[in-house]
Amino acid sequence: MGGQISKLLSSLIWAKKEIRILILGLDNAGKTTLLYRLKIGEVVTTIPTIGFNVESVTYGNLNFNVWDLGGQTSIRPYWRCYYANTAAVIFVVDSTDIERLEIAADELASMLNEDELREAALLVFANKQDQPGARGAGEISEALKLAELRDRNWSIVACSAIDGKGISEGMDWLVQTVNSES
Ligand SMILES: Nc1nc2c(ncn2[C@@H]2O[C@H](COP(=O)(O)OP(=O)(O)OP(=O)(O)O)[C@@H](O)[C@H]2O)c(=O)[nH]1
Ligand SMILES: [Mg+2]
Repeated sequence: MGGQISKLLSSLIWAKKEIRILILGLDNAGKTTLLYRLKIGEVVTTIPTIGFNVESVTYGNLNFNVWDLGGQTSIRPYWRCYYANTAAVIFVVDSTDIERLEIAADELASMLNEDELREAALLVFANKQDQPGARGAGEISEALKLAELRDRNWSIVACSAIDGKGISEGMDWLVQTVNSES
């Protein structure tokens, strides 16, 4: 009886456990579009994010607190204020923005250097695959030097936050990874 009650209590606590996810990436990558596709399953009209949006999102058996931070150059220094207790980072890349891939790579590298994100899993979304000229996941992975990452649980998935392709593949990986780490 006692055992059953404690089982019930722990499953209630488990159900309520919020897991912190950050969506990061350069401005115009599609972070806010992704957040609201996850939240309401629809494409919303966005304006550049000054500050952040935060939503609770249930995916699989997990309740995520998903933080979408503004990606403009002047706002990026504030990303670090949100790193504590982050289970995973979703790094969104505009796969058509070839000129800025190097900047995206530098921002990703300096973010992953931060001690507070040492344990965080990394999901890269190679976004905007619906656009002609979008580079594939292989090329984006190479530009971001993902193969060189050490001691990091990471994955890259090609997607479109507009038509939804690839999103569930990436999120399924995230849920599985966060479940296995907790
Ligand atoms: N074609 C296409 N456009 C996209 C996709 N995802 C986002 N966009 C568009 O890209 C533009 C920027 O999207 P946002 O979601 O506002 O970008 P963001 O990363 O939040 O930008 P900041 O808030 O400035 O950091 C908008 O016009 C979106 O409609 C996609 O998968 N395909
Ligand atoms: Mg935004």
